[in-house]
Amino acid sequence: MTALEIQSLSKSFGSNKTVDNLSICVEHGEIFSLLGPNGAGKTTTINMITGVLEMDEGNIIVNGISYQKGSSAMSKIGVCTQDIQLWPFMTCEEQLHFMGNLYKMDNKVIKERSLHLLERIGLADKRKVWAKKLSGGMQRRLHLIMSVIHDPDLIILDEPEAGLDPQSRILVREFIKSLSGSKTFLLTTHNMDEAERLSSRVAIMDKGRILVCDTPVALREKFTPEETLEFLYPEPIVMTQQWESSSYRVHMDGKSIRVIGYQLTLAVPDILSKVVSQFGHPMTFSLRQSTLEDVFIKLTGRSLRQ
Ligand SMILES: Nc1ncnc2c1ncn2[C@@H]1O[C@H](COP(=O)(O)OP(=O)(O)OP(=O)(O)O)[C@@H](O)[C@H]1O
Repeated sequence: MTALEIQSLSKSFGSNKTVDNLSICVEHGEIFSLLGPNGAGKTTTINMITGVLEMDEGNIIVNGISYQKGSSAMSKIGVCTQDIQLWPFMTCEEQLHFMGNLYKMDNKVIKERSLHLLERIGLADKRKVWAKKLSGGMQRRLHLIMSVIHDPDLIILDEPEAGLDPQSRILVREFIKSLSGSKTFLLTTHNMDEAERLSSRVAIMDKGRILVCDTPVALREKFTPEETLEFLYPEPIVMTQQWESSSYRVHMDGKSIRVIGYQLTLAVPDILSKVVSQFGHPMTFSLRQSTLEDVFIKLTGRSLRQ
């Protein structure tokens, strides 16, 4: 069943077309990611789904109900924004209770659900603690569970892993994964690792448009089936002489050099000696399968971080 369908959605700010004829279809139980660099239009898309921004054109259908210009799908979904919105002098339990009241939930249900969510996100022992006394990662986790207190079917998370410490990142990933199948997730991210590990499908977005949409594996197989040999340097590097080969491509980005081609194992000694003679010894190097970052580079000629 389709949980969310977006048809030909567009939004401009002045002459800047921020979202340009965007269409996606998210099936029930999926973890669907919008992956793109800063400014691609991901947050603007989410803001139109949640009704924070009015669309210029298009149609949004949530669980079969259509929302066009002038209306919003807000009551059907849970939204976790990038900016944390907590009340500093309320405990974790009190914040959840307050949110539950806004959704007109029964007090007993709020209590049970709060305890359950606090446990799932690793905050059970902090339930009587004020938000201002929590670490940044804990505040982000609390902010996440507040967005799902009303048990929505569709959960929209804007950059859910941004600013998280490693422990919080693991807890958030496990939380999302544990709900997939029964709930539908729409995530935004510019982190290809997050998109790759979490998503059932990814739409790669740039300049307001969807470039491609498929499973991470299918995208890699279709666009970058080659291997990547990556060298990392402590300082940014600049290529001084042209370096070409018929069997691989070279892409430089700040402190890294990526050599992309088929069956690179045999060519490693030759490539390594070229790299060392031009740039000195790298800090590390690795030979790996391609990533969604490589797919983005192949499609746009730019890195996700640029
Ligand atoms: N209210 C607004 N008024 C004018 N321009 C805006 C507004 N909101 C967003 N923009 C512009 O639209 C573009 C896309 O912004 P958006 O926040 O949707 O990108 P994003 O993909 O979510 O990137 P990020 O990861 O940085 O949040 C940016 O150039 C931004 O400056």
